[in-house]
Amino acid sequence: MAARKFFVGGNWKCNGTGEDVKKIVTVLNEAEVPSEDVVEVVVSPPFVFLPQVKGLLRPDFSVAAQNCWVRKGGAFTGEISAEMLVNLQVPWVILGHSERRALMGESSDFVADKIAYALSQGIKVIACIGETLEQREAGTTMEVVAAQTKAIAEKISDWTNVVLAYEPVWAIGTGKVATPAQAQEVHDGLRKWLVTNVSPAVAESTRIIYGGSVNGANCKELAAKPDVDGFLVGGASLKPEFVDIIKSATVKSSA
Ligand SMILES: O=C(CO)COP(=O)(O)O
Repeated sequence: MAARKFFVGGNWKCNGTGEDVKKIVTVLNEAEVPSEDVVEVVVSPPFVFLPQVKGLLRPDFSVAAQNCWVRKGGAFTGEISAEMLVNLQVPWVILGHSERRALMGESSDFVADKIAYALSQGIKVIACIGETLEQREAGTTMEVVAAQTKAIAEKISDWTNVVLAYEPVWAIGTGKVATPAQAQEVHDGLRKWLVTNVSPAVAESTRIIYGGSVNGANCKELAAKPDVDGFLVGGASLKPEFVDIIKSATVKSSA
């Protein structure tokens, strides 16, 4: 079975100006990174900068939106539809980010509906899941991420265009990164869940990436874990160290 290609996503969240965007893209465009055969790089600027970034960015990197509407566009003020992303040739979308789950009240069912709709339109999805600190301390981490994954599995039949991003809420933007062992434990649990509840082939081929305070200093140790197939990076994706995170893919290719 084909090895899972390392995946590095940069989630810029609600940050930046047109000037910042130019600076970040310049750094990325000038960086020497492993080839497309070794690592897939996707950056996710705010919607308003998507055309600009897409136009400026090197051709071996691609772009993702940070959200999209749950079904066909129409009278939904303030929303962006999957059809619009298709129209602008935006190949990826991040869905189910914990900030949207927590702040916008997006339930696992709603997230799963969005994922199913985006996939139906031909958009690839970075699907985010993860437990809160309370849930981890209560020992329910696997139950929580399994339930979030189950909601998705009930609504999709083809996982080819899905990357699963495990992002423990307590690690996001806190500087408190999961240890490589903690990440590996959950990724391994998720892969086993996929074996049992979806199929061994999907479990083997689906990339499970880690997000939460990943930076240039901690990425290599995390990348060395067998079930960590890449990263979804927040704060550090706005800085030059994002290039070091992309380069951590070589930990896998030289393994
Ligand atoms: O939420 C994240 C990526 O989607 C992670 O954010 P930080 O890397 O800033 O912790």
